[in-house]
Amino acid sequence: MVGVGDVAKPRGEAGGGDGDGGERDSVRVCGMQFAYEGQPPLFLDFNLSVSPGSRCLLLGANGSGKTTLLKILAGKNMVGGQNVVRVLNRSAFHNTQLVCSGDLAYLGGSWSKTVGSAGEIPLQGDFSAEHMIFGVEGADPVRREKLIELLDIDLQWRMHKVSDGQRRRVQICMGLLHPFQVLLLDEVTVDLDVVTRMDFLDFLREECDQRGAAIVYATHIFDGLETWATHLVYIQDGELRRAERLTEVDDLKSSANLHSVVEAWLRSETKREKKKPVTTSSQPQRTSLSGASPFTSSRHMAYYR
Ligand SMILES: Nc1ncnc2c1ncn2[C@@H]1O[C@H](COP(=O)(O)OP(=O)(O)OP(=O)(O)O)[C@@H](O)[C@H]1O
Repeated sequence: MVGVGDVAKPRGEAGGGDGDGGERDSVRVCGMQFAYEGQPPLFLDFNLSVSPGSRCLLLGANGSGKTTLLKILAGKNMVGGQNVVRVLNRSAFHNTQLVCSGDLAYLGGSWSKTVGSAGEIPLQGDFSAEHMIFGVEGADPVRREKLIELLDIDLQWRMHKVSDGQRRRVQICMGLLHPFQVLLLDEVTVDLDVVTRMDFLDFLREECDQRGAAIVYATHIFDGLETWATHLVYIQDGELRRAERLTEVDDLKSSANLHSVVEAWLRSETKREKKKPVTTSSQPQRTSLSGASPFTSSRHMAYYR
């Protein structure tokens, strides 16, 4: 484990931060705690910093907290006070200008919008790709053309009649129209064909190298990422296990690729889980009715049979 566990207050440096000058970090999380309602904390004293120019892979098993972390960084949840989750030295939640200006961009798993009590609903409707893309105000026409060409978008596509991958390309194009300073990507390349994915990753690399933008990218697909990413952050059950430069990951030096390294990490997690004793008693325990599964047979359930 690097960057965590050996100091009183663990801190993940995923961007070559110098330990001071946190105001220069693109992303800075200090002592973050977060729990979903009615559940034990997913994050407890979580720390992370990402510096400008970094392309940081966010890795971990299903349910380890990647999406939750990205949504918190995107300012979708209020977590702690103004100083706990900082993006570009501003509070991710409180500073709405971050998103409105396009400095902070988030591209999530599904293209949806939040509608009052209905929660997240998928975007529907008969709109053309042109209507969607040109509807984004203030975009630089040169950048827009570049993205349309890069993502091979046909402006005549009707959004309710295109494939998942085509819809995703329009979503990505719209999300990147403004030159972001911090981009949060939650597995948005799954639907892209190989050529589009590689061109998209090249475009992102340029954005970091030329403008000093920072990217945090959660994914389970590692093809081509060994040479693309600069840093790696690995979380397990909401706990930061690794935050290091890719070139400093020892396991990568002796392994064929990132895929097999991450596979080994995930398998060792599973093994540890299996070793946990299930019960301290030698006798099988009876489940109390109050903690029973709703599918456990009971007299009340008889009414539904
Ligand atoms: N809206 C929610 N309400 C309650 N619990 C949630 C909610 N969303 C996620 N969780 C729980 O929080 C934990 C972390 O979920 P999260 O979606 O952040 O994981 P993840 O690492 O992104 O997983 P995956 O790789 O499958 O996308 C999981 O145990 C999940 O069940």
